[in-house]
This record gives sequence, structure tokens and C-alpha cells, in this order.
Amino acid sequence: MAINYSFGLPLKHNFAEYIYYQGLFLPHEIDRILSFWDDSKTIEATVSGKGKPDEELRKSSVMFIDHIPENEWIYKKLADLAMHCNNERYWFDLLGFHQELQLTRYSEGDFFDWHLDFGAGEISARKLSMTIQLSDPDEYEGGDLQFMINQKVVSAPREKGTIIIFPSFIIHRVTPITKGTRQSIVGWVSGPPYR
Ligand SMILES: O=C(O)CCC(=O)C(=O)O
Ligand SMILES: [Fe+2]
Repeated sequence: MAINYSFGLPLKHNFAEYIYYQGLFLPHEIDRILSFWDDSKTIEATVSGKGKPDEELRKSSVMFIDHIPENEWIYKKLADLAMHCNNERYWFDLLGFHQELQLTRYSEGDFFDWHLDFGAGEISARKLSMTIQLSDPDEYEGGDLQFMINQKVVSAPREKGTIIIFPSFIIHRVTPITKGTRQSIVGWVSGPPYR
């Protein structure tokens, strides 16, 4: 039974712990993004707020996709999708990407254990997290992006090109890669504090 007082806002029930979209990036666009990978620009991933690699929580290589005019098409597509998704489900106050998009590579043995993308410090402005699956599911084993929803562990779709969007306060992980390599783009849409 709902006991509603009128605080002036309509109640909506569209929340989902994560949602996914397919077909926004064409295969040749994904291949183009993959060609940006440049070993000389990669860094061992750090966990935000700590500044140094924490191998117990995370092991992967990352580089950033420069926000330059040639790459605007990637940023624009993702921003449009985030806005669409936000208007449909979350109604968060959003401002934009406050960090460049991250290109991630998980090789055999790499992983990112349970965490939130949201927390104290600079990451407290994060509202929506986005992952793009850049690898074919048969290119790697393990490497599942998973969410903990109550006590259930749910795996996100792996198909190349799938974009998974979730509130940055949802707990998630990437399981260890047991074979092959998985690549992804990760982006965070930020906004003013929750109110
Ligand atoms: O690679 C992914 O799909 C997600 C990685 C992740 O959770 C993160 O970078 O915060
Ligand atoms: Fe994350």
C-alpha cells in the first residue's frame, strides 16, 4: 500500500540497476576505437582517490580517449545515450563527463573486484556509469561485468558493441580473465550532489 503525501513530484517506477543498449556503435566504429590502443599511453589502472595501483582490488591497463575534435563523435553518441537513458529512468541532475573516457584492457589474470564508481572525493560527482563491450565474447573467457542485486550476482551482456549503463552507486565487478583479452570503454557522467 502506498501512503502518499504530495511533495509536488510525481512518483515514477522506472529504476533499473542496469540497462543495456545494442547497435549504437557499428562494428567498424568499434574497430576504429580499438585501433586507438597505444601501449605507450597506457597506465596501470589505479582506483580513484588512491593514486597508486591496488592489485588486490584491480588489475588492468587503461588509457584515456583524448577529448579532441576527431573523437567528438564517440563522446557525443555516449552523451546522447546517457541523456536519453536518464530521461527515461533516473532523472538525475547531470552536467557531463568530468573525466575523459577510459579505454580499458584486461589481459589474462586481470580483474576489477567488487566496487562502486561513486565515493568520497572527486568521484562523488559521478552519477551514471557506462561500459561499452569492445571485444567479441569468444575472444576471452571470464571477464564478466557483474552486478550484485540483493544477494544475486547478475552478468551483463557480453556482445561486442553493447552499452551498459548503471547508476554509479550500484556495486559491480569484472571477474578475472582466464583466457584471452577483453577491452571496454568506461565513462562516468557527473552532476551536482544528490538532493
Ligand atoms: O570494464 C568494465 O566493464 C567495467 C570496469 C569498471 O567497473 C570501472 O572501470 O569502474
Ligand atoms: Fe566500476
